[in-house]
Amino acid sequence: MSGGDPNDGPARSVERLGDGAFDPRFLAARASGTADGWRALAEEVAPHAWRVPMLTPEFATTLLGEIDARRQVLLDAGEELDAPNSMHAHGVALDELLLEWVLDDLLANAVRPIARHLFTEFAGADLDAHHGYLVEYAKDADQDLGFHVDDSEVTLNLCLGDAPFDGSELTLMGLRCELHRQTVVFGDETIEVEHRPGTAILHAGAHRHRVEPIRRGRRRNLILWCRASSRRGGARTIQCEPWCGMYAGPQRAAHGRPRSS
Ligand SMILES: O=C(O)CCC(=O)C(=O)O
Ligand SMILES: [Fe+2]
Repeated sequence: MSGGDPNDGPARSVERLGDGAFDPRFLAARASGTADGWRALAEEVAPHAWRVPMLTPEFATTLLGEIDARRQVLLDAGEELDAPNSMHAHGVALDELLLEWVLDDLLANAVRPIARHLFTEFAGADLDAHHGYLVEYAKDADQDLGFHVDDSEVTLNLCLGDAPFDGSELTLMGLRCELHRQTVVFGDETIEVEHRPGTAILHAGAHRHRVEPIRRGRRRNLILWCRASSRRGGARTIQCEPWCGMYAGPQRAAHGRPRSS
């Protein structure tokens, strides 16, 4: 790194994600270690998409402060920070801020304990890699986000809050396998989910989604694309999966539909 080192900044408020960072209901579900424990806490907003209280709002604010302070160290040193990916003009990748360990911690202690029970079709127990970044929606930041799928098996979309906001809902638009990404969105597949500070939406990366325009305030979320190396690399046959909304095979999922109807 040519200029500043974010580890040298004034902010050292986040040392590790101890139990105090998590919502007590989340800790209780995690202690249960069962699918039923998670299902009692999480709300199934769409097939393979769950909303779950995760962090205390206080810790969410602390984490935002840490991110801001580290980013400021780099900006003060004259460094230019790239947008976290091609979809976002604003926001920042957390590895640039040397906060990779926060993402490791979230994957191991927050995402995998749920995903091993609620995302079995998406290698939930095997999630072992990630790409994580902060997104920012406001009048002077990103306004919305277009229709896409994530390069992940499971995505953690964790609202850290900021100024009270209206709009900027996450709209889920149906699960699709790689063969059927661009197919029709059925009427009952469009599901708008509100973000709440401290609360996470966990969804299969194959869920098509977009973000509605922000109408007021500022929303900042931590996005963690969680991947399983067991599902990547090597020769793969791309085929339709039972969870795909276009699946027409014998074990069609409850939400799947025959291709011709
Ligand atoms: O901001 C959101 O709620 C979604 C962001 C998103 O879909 C992404 O970064 O892949
Ligand atoms: Fe996304």
